[in-house]
Amino acid sequence: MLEQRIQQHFIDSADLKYQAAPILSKPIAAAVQALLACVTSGGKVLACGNGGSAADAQHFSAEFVGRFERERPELAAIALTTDSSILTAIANDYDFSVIFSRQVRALGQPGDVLLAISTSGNSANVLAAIEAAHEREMVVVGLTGHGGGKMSHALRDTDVHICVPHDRTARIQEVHILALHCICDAVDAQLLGDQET
Ligand SMILES: O=C(CO)[C@@H](O)[C@H](O)[C@H](O)[C@H](O)COP(=O)(O)O
Ligand SMILES: [Zn+2]
Repeated sequence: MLEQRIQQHFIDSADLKYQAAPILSKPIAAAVQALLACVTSGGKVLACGNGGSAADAQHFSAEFVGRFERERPELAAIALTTDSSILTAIANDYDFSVIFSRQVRALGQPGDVLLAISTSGNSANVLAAIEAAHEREMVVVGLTGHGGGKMSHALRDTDVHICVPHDRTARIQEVHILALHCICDAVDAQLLGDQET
């Protein structure tokens, strides 16, 4: 019974990935182009999200600054989820809804990219970070699910929206991390050539 339940998770996750591949390949490719334009012109990525999406922001930043699967020069990325002094000071003195936006205003430059991750598309602090990124003339790559929520309306035509076609947070997160690995792989392939896997 328990094993059947576990196997159903694998089946549901695989089903969603098959279904999402033709839908998400285009926005994922657009995200790769936005990120390449950013890092090849001296820009940086600022990444944010809550809970599991905070972990995704950190996971992605680690693969940009460190490496993914191949040796390549360092790429600039900062997860806005990691400095407990900054996060507690801003949440304590202002509000939790501005923990990312103040960091974006402090660090963001025109041409940088904000990686904004929210499965619901409704997290106030992520939405505020998008507004701040637009003020700083940054491009936003948004990862959502649940139809995109409020983030659908916050993004501009020049931004990229990777919206997983599902309503279950865990499933959406499983596709988000796949999408982020696709981006890392494609960035490496564009920078180094695609002869290796
Ligand atoms: O990882 C999970 C659920 O799988 C949770 O930690 C989840 O990320 C948190 O509830 C977040 O606060 C949800 O925020 P969001 O994805 O709607 O922006
Ligand atoms: Zn989780």
